Amino acid sequence: MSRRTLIAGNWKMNMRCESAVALAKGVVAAVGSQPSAEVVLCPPSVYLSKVGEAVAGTPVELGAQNVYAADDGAFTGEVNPSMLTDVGCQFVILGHSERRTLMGETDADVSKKLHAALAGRLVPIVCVGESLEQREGDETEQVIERQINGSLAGLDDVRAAGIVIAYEPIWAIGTGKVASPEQAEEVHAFIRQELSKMFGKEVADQIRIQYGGSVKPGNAKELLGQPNIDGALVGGASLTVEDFSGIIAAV
Ligand SMILES: O=C(CO)COP(=O)(O)O
Repeated sequence: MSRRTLIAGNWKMNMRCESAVALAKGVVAAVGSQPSAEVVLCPPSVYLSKVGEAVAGTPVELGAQNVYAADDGAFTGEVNPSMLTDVGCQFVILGHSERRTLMGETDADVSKKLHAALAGRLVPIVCVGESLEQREGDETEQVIERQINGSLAGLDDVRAAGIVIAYEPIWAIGTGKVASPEQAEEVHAFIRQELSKMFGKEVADQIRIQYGGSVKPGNAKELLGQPNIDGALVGGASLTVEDFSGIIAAV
């Protein structure tokens, strides 16, 4: 089963209009017309339109960092799937640990967003991952199992094949402490086993599982070389053309 490597840049709450467009153009130029991987940029929502214009007609794709699960209406401050596709998004990150911890997003919220995203023809990137305390308490598999089951509740096999999972151990996010390739692969294999239980092996084998947490040009090759690591969700190192294209070049 060959799964195309997916490298996504999660810019989080960084950049301004001019620097966002410059970064997007720089990535477009660096990856060229036949990138070694599928490449997605996820800028803050206010810059989606501008970055979308910068990548239009190129192999670089656009993703959002969050979405609200409702049709148009009285939801002050929110953005729905139809608005995201309207500005050119193909992907949306869901349930990032920063949203789970800082904004109190639950697995049930993520599941609602997942169904709304799929109905709106967006590819969801569903984030899961344990805290340091949970890892040290030997609860990693339990936590991941709960997040996978809760976040993907009600998903059918056909739609499941098209989603993306991102394994992001919280202790490795923005800390410079990357999971070793073996540590990451162990959890990725466990996630695929869980997906297999839910959707069958054939579907589970099609689902891409990205790793996220201090991915840099220097550690990307080893991580991406693991059998169940199908890409990277990159934070800090996606903010410069040099680092981000260095990670893509490692594919
Ligand atoms: O949270 C992340 C991507 O979503 C990872 O962030 P860093 O690459 O900065 O550790």
